[in-house]
Amino acid sequence: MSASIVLKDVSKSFRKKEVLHHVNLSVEPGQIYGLIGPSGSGKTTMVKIIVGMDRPTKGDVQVLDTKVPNLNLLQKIGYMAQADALYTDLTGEENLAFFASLFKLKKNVQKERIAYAANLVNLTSDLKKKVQDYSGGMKRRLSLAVALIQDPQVLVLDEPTVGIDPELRLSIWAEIQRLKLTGKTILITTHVMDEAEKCDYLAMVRDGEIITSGSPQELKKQYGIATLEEVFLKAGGGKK
Ligand SMILES: Nc1ncnc2c1ncn2[C@@H]1O[C@H](COP(=O)(O)OP(=O)(O)OP(=O)(O)O)[C@@H](O)[C@H]1O
Repeated sequence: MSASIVLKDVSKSFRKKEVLHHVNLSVEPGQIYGLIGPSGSGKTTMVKIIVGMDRPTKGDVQVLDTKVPNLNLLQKIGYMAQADALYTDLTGEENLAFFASLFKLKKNVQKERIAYAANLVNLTSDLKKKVQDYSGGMKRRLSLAVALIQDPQVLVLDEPTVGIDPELRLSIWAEIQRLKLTGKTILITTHVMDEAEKCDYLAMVRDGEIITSGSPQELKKQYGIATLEEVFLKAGGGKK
């Protein structure tokens, strides 16, 4: 089977400044692929290029064998951005129904998906509240539910667990792992090393480049050290 997400020699400049340099990556179906790296290293820029919100200056991007951007791909990619894109004067349920309607889901399917997504992020009992009365963590959880609403084949999650308490974080990870087993492809960015451990494959990003990649076990073995944090420091070679 061919890879779900492929970046070939992707570079990106904002004005004259290049922030991504010749990035190559390939994410297989059924894989949890983690992008890990410090703030400002280029993770969000990569993610936006993958979901078609931004264009590379150079290089090629394909998702599900289709060149990005492509309107049909929107149905197949669930994207959770870092900033919540929610309607705050609507309730949680109305937000979910709105996004479900964009995907033209049948009414009964829509209801099922809203119930599933709300339950997954533990918002069932808050669905009737307006989003303006949600806490920061509740908004993040609703954004994750929105990303899942159309049952997409590919999930792209930009720091999905920031502001989410440890218990719910674990249950969200359990669901990510379950989704993987159903063949979904999941690309996730994180700063959190214990989340990185749960990925099948990791790309460590620094200054717009992938400085090393492999499974968490491979990386630790390759660098002869016990923690991913140390791998990251060693792979970065002291670069700032
Ligand atoms: N629209 C933009 N215009 C100009 N520069 C930008 C723009 N978006 C991102 N950048 C720059 O590109 C670089 C990479 O930023 P990016 O947001 O991709 O990093 P990140 O790894 O996702 O960081 P964080 O973990 O803080 O979200 C940074 O130097 C940032 O200032």
